[in-house]
Amino acid sequence: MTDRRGLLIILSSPSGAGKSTLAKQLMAWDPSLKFSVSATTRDPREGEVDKRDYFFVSEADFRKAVSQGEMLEHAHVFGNNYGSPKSPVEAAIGAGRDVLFDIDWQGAQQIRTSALGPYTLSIFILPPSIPELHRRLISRGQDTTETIAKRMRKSWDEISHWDGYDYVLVNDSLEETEEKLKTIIKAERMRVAQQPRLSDHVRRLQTEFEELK
Ligand SMILES: Nc1nc2c(ncn2[C@@H]2O[C@H](COP(=O)(O)OP(=O)(O)O)[C@@H](O)[C@H]2O)c(=O)[nH]1
Ligand SMILES: Nc1ncnc2c1ncn2[C@@H]1O[C@H](COP(=O)(O)OP(=O)(O)O)[C@@H](O)[C@H]1O
Repeated sequence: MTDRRGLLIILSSPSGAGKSTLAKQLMAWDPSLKFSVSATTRDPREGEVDKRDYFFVSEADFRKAVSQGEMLEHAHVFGNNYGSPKSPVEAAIGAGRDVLFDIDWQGAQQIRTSALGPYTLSIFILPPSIPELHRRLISRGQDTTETIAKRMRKSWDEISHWDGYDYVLVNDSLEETEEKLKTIIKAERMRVAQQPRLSDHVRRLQTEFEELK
């Protein structure tokens, strides 16, 4: 057991802005991070692995998990259901590990307003431009023209929630965005680590100050 509870680090962005790429880089940078593998009713993309990228589940199984209270949050996105299984997150943060989420604004809002709200760090990733967002969705080479068009039409729904996040980054250069994310995570870890000792320290400063009089 540890006295440090893990952080819930949330990445959101419109589809194609780069959050899955950045999440993978963060996982490679710090293997102690735990990626929250979501459950989804959408079909796997080529190269996606069940239980590593997503738990690919049926509508019935998804609804059952939600009704049994097994999801920390869940939302309907681009015509499919997505949700974050609760127990792996609770186990990880209880053991002092930070958990990384790649979820939409609805999920971020649900976690922020839950009992775990004080332990969240939310980061929104903006694309440099809308044409570049489109180019990235095409260059990913994973979705049909129709799916890409749907994601582009929905991109503003996601972008319009940018200002509810703790940090907002424009993912222009991938290397620079990665560095900024690491800096944010390091700073937040430091803030959280020193918090429990701060009130004791300030009380001691107050005593010393009173002794001056
Ligand atoms: N609320 C919520 N959103 C999720 C979850 N998992 C993925 N998403 C979001 O659902 C959207 C679609 O994800 P995905 O189908 O992987 O497409 P991509 O964003 O284009 O890679 C993205 O905004 C994800 O961040 C989840 O567990 N909960
Ligand atoms: N900063 C960047 N510059 C150029 N291409 C990028 C950048 N970030 C991500 N990409 C590319 O854009 C595509 C979409 O990225 P991805 O991480 O799948 O987005 P998301 O998870 O937000 O839908 C991928 O092909 C990825 O390699």
